[in-house]
Amino acid sequence: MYIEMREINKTFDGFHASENVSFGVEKGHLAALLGPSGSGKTTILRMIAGLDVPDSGDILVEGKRMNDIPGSKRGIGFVFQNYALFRYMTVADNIAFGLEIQKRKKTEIKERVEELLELISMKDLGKRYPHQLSGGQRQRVAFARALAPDPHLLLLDEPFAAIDAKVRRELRSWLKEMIGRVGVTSIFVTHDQEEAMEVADTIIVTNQGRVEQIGTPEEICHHPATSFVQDFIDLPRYEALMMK
Ligand SMILES: Nc1ncnc2c1ncn2[C@@H]1O[C@H](COP(=O)(O)OP(=O)(O)OP(=O)(O)O)[C@@H](O)[C@H]1O
Repeated sequence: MYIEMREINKTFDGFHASENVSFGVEKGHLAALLGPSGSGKTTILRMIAGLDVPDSGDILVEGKRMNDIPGSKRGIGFVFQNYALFRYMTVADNIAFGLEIQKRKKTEIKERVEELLELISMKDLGKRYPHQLSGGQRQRVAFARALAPDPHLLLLDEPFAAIDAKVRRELRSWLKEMIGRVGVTSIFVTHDQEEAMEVADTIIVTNQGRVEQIGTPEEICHHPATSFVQDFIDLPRYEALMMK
């Protein structure tokens, strides 16, 4: 496993937001944290990112304990729904942001930005500002910005939530392809089972702070481990999706 959560507990004023959460994600895989609102998905992501600290349990990356390592030193990239682009910066400057912080050489930054603009098929749009882009383009820039410093792990919190249905579908398959191409281990949060089924290699189903089941989309749909998963997953919807 590339990243492992072992027996993680987290409470907020006595409320269990994570209860004995354990799961692992293999290197290069794309995992989805899927569950209803309030089931603890974002809390898990925030602990991996170092934005919240677990009360107990271990966060391991390649076997090394990460709990006490500051978030900024964990080599993690983020694409958060509400983590908007910097409005007064061009697309190219947004992508360069993480590299500037790392004080990389100007020529190196320029090359990396061009490479990423190419990767997200926005080669000629580097000089535009965020308000001159579509929602889908903005999320592609957010993705490039997160990838710029070569993170070991990419975390995405409801990355498609603010985007309309048609573009969301396109962006999903685009994201899956990109992540496969770059090979970065990724975890994304969603409450939309179709999104999880379509994109993820592994799905971690959460409910009331606990992990209900971990498995491939196929396993989750055809062999639900608990009555919660059985009720939560809409099997006909999954089957229709697989027929497409
Ligand atoms: N900083 C906090 N202080 C108090 N309670 C919190 C805090 N952060 C999260 N919680 C609570 O922990 C529970 C899990 O929240 P979390 O955001 O992880 O759920 P989620 O599954 O991501 O939900 P959503 O899909 O609505 O974003 C919720 O009941 C929430 O109110």
